[in-house]
Amino acid sequence: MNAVEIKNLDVSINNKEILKDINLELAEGRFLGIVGPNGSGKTTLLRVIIGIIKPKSGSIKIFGDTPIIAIKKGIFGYLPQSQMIETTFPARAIDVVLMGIYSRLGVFSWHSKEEINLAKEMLSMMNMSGYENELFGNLSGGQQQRVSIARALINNPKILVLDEPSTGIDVVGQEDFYHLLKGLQKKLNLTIIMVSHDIGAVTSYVDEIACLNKTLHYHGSPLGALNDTVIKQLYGKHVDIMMHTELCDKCERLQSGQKN
Ligand SMILES: Nc1ncnc2c1ncn2[C@@H]1O[C@H](COP(=O)(O)OP(=O)(O)OP(=O)(O)O)[C@@H](O)[C@H]1O
Repeated sequence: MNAVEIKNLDVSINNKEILKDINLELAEGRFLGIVGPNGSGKTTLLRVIIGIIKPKSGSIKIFGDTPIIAIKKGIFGYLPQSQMIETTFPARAIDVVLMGIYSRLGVFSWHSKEEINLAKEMLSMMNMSGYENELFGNLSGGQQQRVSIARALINNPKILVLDEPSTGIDVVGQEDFYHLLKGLQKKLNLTIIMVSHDIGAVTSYVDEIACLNKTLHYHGSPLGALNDTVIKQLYGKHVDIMMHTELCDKCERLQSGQKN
């Protein structure tokens, strides 16, 4: 069964057409990158997928269910574009991860030893062991991002939805971050949907890419997204894309099940 199935989707906000005739299928366990210029509807598409925005017409199925039912089943882990945690708030990294449980239950409660251990496990999976008691606001942007993903993963979602997760992370940090995501995808059989501006970098890490500018101009193998026609349709002119010419070696090894 497909993780995501979108058919003839149209979305309007305040009578303005934002997305038009989107058709997209994504199998379970795949890593999809969504790219496109500013204002092209990337965040809107993510919000439709996770059931925050209702489409004007068309259908969207998440493992065969509507997004609303998928939310109730805890299918999604979501990391929005802007950090939703006030960095001056005196919360430790582990408190932020445990907030994932609060948001599921909708109530505050004391945490059991099992939940605290689970939060530690999530931090360890994000290579953040040893930072449990650090104040969130004192962590670097990249470390905060990892803690936020640990929070998104604590309810064991089947689809991880990330909106521009690498913003503010330097190039080396971004590479490590993408490898970490790739590792999670394989280890947890996680379906990942990630919006990014960086078509060049994303091309090296994702299994599929969707090029969006109100309509879907391309969906398929990442390398095919870099042809001149697609780029021109997306950005309205020729753009030189900085890219790896091949898929990242380390990712290919991961893909074929080999160890680093
Ligand atoms: N709540 C809203 N009210 C009015 N217009 C909106 C709203 N949300 C989005 N839009 C409009 O929809 C269009 C697409 O916005 P969206 O945030 O989905 O684009 P994006 O591709 O994610 O942009 P960016 O790359 O800049 O984050 C924009 O023109 C935006 O102004």
